[in-house]
Amino acid sequence: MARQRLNSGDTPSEDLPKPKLTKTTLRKAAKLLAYLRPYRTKFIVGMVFLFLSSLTALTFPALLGAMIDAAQGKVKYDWLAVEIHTIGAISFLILFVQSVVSFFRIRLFVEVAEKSLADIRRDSYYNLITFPLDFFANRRVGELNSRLSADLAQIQDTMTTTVAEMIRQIILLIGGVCWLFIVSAKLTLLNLSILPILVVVAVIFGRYIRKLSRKAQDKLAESNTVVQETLQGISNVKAFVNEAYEASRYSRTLDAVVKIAVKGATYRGIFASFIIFCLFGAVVAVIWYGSSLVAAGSISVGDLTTYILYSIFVAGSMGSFPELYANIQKAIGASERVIEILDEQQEDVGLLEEEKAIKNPIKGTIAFENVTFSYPSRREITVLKNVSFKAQAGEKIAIVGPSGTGKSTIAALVLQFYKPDSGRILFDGREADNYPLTDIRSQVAIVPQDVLLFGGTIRENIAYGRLSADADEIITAAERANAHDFIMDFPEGYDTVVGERGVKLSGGQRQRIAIARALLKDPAILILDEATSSLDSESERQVQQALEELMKNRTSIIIAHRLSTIREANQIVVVECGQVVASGTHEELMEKGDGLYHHLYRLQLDTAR
Ligand SMILES: Nc1ncnc2c1ncn2[C@@H]1O[C@H](COP(=O)(O)OP(=O)(O)OP(=O)(O)O)[C@@H](O)[C@H]1O
Repeated sequence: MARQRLNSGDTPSEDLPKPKLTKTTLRKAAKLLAYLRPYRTKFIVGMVFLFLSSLTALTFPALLGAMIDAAQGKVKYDWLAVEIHTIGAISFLILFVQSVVSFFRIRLFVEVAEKSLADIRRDSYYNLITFPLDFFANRRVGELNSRLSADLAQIQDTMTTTVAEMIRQIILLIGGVCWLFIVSAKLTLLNLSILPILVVVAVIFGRYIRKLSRKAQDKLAESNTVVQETLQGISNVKAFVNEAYEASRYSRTLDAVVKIAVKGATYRGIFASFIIFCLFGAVVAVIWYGSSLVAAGSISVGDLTTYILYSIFVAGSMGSFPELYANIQKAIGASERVIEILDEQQEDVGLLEEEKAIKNPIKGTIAFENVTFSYPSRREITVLKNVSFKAQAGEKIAIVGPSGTGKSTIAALVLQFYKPDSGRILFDGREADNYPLTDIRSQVAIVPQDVLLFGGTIRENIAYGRLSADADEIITAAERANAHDFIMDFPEGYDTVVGERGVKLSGGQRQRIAIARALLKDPAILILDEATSSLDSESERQVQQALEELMKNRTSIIIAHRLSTIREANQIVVVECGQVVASGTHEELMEKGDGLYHHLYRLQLDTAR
């Protein structure tokens, strides 16, 4: 029985896997129940209401039967008046109580489920953003996001509706069967005797039909592949004049689809007519046998009515179980996957603003000592081999080398996105591990190659560098970053919305926003990952000026692509295939004559000409 969903979630995807319910899967899913704890009082009250509403529902067949008996002057229950109107009024009163109770049941359950779900969502999100970068390297972000939302929607659906519905149906089933026995044991036994046959047939047929429809789907997918292949390689098909061959190949797969589908339809038809026969057969048999019992005076007309109504309850709840059970199975599979995310190892970063306060100020000396590193997702490739260099506080150090040699990896290691496999990274002579992660990241800023602006205002984007910055500080930072003038050229100034739904900024403008952001952060160590795409000369000049301003009074690590910008660097480290092959000032490196730096420098001069 498909019930209306009562929650805010997206439609859970139909094809979520349904794992077998075992002790382990159940135990894992039960972990999520801990999220109900803060709302347990409401949950328990909701449960009580659920019981009340189910129990009150169970009284109706009995009352209606009593009313019909009363019409014939018969007393059904000693405690109930014979008066029809009294019974009718009582029925309405109970109906009213049931409506009120149902309202509270739904209201409370949805509230509890939505609130605990929001907690699970929040925790999953908090966990996700505090996972080490490596976690994301192995997963596609879109997939992670959609999986999480489908899984959570399924859990939400189950928590708000399915569980309550299951409990309600179980009460109706047990209560209904008990009443059936009380009303007429003979009739009940007659009814129940066909149940095993029904269940066995349903299980066997159900399995077989499901298998057939899966097969039909596979075949259909096969035929789609034919279409796709042919269309992709249409020029080949034509060149070899193989249209007829492809047409018959497609036609053959289609025939197979039709054959299986028709076979499935035959079994489904047989199954449906069998069930219809059994259902109506049961109704006919009950009324037939019941009427003869009435004629013989063993039961009253009221009893027969009561009996029929309870049978409807019982049949209804039995019919609803398969879908409810499948939903619970899916939810348990979904909770397993959510638990995986909740249990995954996080980085040691606080989620409270106060935790960002710097406890160990860094002056800016940074050193790599024999750092060797491979990405956790690609252990077989050693990206950095024995890399060593040192920059004193306030110095400018440039890292140069061909593409793919590990320059950005050095930046990632400075930011502690990954840990070296061997060797040490030192800040002010102290090993990085001795600092809290937040302390290092709060004092290192990066101006990346591709500046990502968030969909918000320019003001918010600059303030991302230091959330507590006030309006004046933001403007000062923008002025120093040569960004103020172009920002003021927009009609809405700092409140201009950027990103997908706002104005699109040019590469140079985005970089200047990133520089303003870094200026606000005021880090001890700055990493500049120079953009590879060149800007026009005016834009270039503006960005360069802004960068000079940004580099003042701090250690700067410049990952340089244009060697002309780093001639003034205190030290240039030349990296090739993950190894430091030379280092020194521009003049020192040029003096060597035949080194990689010399070669790269000449190459750039030649292209510039
Ligand atoms: N997240 C990652 N997981 C696995 N391998 C990676 C990852 N990021 C980079 N690599 C690999 O590490 C090597 C060094 O990459 P890196 O980005 O550090 O080079 P680069 O010198 O900065 O290159 P470019 O100048 O083109 O930006 C490359 O072979 C790259 O394929």
